[in-house]
Amino acid sequence: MRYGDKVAVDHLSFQVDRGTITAVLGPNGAGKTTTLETCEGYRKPQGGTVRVLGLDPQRDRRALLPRIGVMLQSGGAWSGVKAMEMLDHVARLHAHPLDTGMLYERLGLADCGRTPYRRLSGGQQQRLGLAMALVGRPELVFVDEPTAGMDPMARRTTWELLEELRGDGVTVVLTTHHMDEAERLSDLVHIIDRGRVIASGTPRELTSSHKEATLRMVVPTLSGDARTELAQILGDDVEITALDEAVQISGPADGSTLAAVARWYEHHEVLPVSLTLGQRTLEDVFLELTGREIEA
Ligand SMILES: Nc1ncnc2c1ncn2[C@@H]1O[C@H](COP(=O)(O)OP(=O)(O)OP(=O)(O)O)[C@@H](O)[C@H]1O
Repeated sequence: MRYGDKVAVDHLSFQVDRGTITAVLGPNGAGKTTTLETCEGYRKPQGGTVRVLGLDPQRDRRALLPRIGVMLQSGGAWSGVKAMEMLDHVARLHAHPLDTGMLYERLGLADCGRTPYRRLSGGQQQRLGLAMALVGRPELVFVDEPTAGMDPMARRTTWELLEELRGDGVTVVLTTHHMDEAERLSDLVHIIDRGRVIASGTPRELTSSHKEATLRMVVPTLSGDARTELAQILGDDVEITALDEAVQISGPADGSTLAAVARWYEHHEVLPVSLTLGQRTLEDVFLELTGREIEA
């Protein structure tokens, strides 16, 4: 997919299994929305092949539309329409819609049904967009940045709803640049950058495929001796960063490193302010693959 000279989606290829949640994860401008819009039939690809539920989104649009749900990144409703009118309208376009009252309750929209769309908060507009995508009982739902602008409670409700859909056999394809969302929700993650898939796998595969766990600890002070000894324990990949009134140390660690660090604490009479041992996050994976941070 190109926009003029700009290549937005470049030999990007992936497949989605039914009844799963797939996250297309990438930074701003990576090509996520363009990819989804191509699958939804809103954009005609200049090359390559797209099949959705076995259908061509361009040629078989009439057959495909009743079977998919689409939540756009923004908009999708008239500015003056009341939230409830909009959802009722979309429900009437479908043969067997869900109960709109139930969707309102679930998505916390019951109090703003009479509010014009343009006066809804960003998070409320998102929730209405999600309700519009789901009301037709789709087999497959595309959700573009589903929780952007939502407060933490609405985010959790949305996640639960998407998980329930998967439980009912619905296929979910979502885009996000939130690592926690991709890690928490998806069966499979495709990390995309500059229009290409740069890594694919389950969140666990992606975060555990390379190195061992990372140890992060914060100590109040670090003398020269203690620093040298610690660098020997943690090896070349150790990172030592001065914080305001403390020092943060992080590096790869396995069981024996952890034991050596504990002995180091005892020997230097250091009491850590914090000590965590964890797998890499998807953020770390993206940084390793591209040298850039994903939120940038
Ligand atoms: N209508 C358009 N005309 C020209 N360029 C566009 C258009 N839509 C997108 N682009 C460009 O194509 C690239 C991919 O954009 P796209 O919206 O697909 O990315 P994205 O990963 O969804 O980003 P975001 O997370 O910001 O939504 C970007 O460089 C963007 O500037």
